Amino acid sequence: SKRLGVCAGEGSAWGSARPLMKVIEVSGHGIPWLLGTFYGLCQSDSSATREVLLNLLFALLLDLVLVAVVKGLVKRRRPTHNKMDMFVTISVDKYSFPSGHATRAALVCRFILHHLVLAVPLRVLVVLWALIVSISRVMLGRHNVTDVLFGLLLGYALYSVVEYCWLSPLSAPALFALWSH
Ligand SMILES: CC(C)=CCC/C(C)=C/CC/C(C)=C/COP(=O)(O)O
Repeated sequence: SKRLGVCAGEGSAWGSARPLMKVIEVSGHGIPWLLGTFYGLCQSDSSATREVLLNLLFALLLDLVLVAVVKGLVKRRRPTHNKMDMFVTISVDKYSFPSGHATRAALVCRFILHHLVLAVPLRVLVVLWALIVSISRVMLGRHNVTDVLFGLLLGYALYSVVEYCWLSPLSAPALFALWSH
């Protein structure tokens, strides 16, 4: 993992690519996804869109909690070559197992592919984005390879849980009443 951390610092082998890697990092961060989903929810005027966005919000929150619990239990420190200059973190983010970005990337990727009708090139782009976000975690020196692989597995599995617990106006009428206008 240390050898793959080619963007871990400005002086690293691919240090000039570090700013780009950090943009990719923000694209997989929890805050833009949570705020974007919440904004979409407030703006949506169709009940079908609201149902999908409410479930995405639920999935993102579940993911944050699950990753925080696992990080807190495993307590694996981030690689020593990581510079702790990440965009907004919470206390457990000093730990690295599993990668929250990889978990979210896999979860969101499955969610989008399942619930959005997209042309094939866009579907490919979504998968590529999830892979690039995951690979960039190791390149930035934020994670070991195993943190990212487990994160991807966890996010993939978490999507199945979200599908199983799918919130609908029938199963959670009070929640949907909050958002109907
Ligand atoms: C509602 C609430 C508590 C939002 C917090 C959003 C937040 C600060 C998420 C942390 C995202 C983050 C930095 C994850 C760490 O990702 P790794 O891939 O480095 O594990």
